Amino acid sequence: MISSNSLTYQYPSSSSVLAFPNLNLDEAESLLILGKSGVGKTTLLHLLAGLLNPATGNITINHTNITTLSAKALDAFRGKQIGMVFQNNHALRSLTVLENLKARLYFTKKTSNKNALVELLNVLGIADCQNKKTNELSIGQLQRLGIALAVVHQPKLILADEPTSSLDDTNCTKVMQLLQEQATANKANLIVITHDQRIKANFKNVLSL
Ligand SMILES: Nc1ncnc2c1ncn2[C@@H]1O[C@H](COP(=O)(O)OP(=O)(O)OP(=O)(O)O)[C@@H](O)[C@H]1O
Repeated sequence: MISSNSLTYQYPSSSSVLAFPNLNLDEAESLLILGKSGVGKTTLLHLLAGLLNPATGNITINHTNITTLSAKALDAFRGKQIGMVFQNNHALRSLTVLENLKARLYFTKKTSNKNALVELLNVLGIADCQNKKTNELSIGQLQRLGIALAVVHQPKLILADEPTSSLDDTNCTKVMQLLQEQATANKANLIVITHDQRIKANFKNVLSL
């Protein structure tokens, strides 16, 4: 469950204030946020992830108002409850795929066994890459690893920043399916921001900024 109200943000070096519509998602609901370049999509995603503090307004995720948390409590909350799929993969290049998943679990203070990790990689179609370093992966495999890293700790909110914009139609469909399957499996909210109109049909809830 996630809700926000009266959210605004102003970058320190900017004279304009970005204002965002209120959000209200029940458990396991998904939302696609569309908007032209520069409208504030990434800013909104970073506010929802607690990476930026809003100038005004509140964000409540699973009954916790994250705007009132201390920096330390917010880091802990984000680690446990939120998974992010970034435009550019944030995997650690010196580690293998499996080691990256273990490192993510370590940082989120969650545990899992090797079989479960390999099963996740299997679902995402990259189990055969488990012992490869991430610089040996193709763009599509890296994209799947990005999803694995975002969901391995079973977050209740998955935030994805332009997960499909650099993909061809086939991989775009596959990545969206994988994200939605993972959200459903964890009863998590999924929020995707993009200007990729191809994925509109995958969502019941669409918000245009
Ligand atoms: N660090 C910053 N300092 C000042 N202004 C910024 C900063 N980051 C973004 N902005 C401005 O805030 C506005 C919203 O930016 P944001 O990155 O959220 O847009 P976006 O919709 O995600 O764009 P895109 O689709 O191009 O990624 C833009 O006008 C941008 O120029």
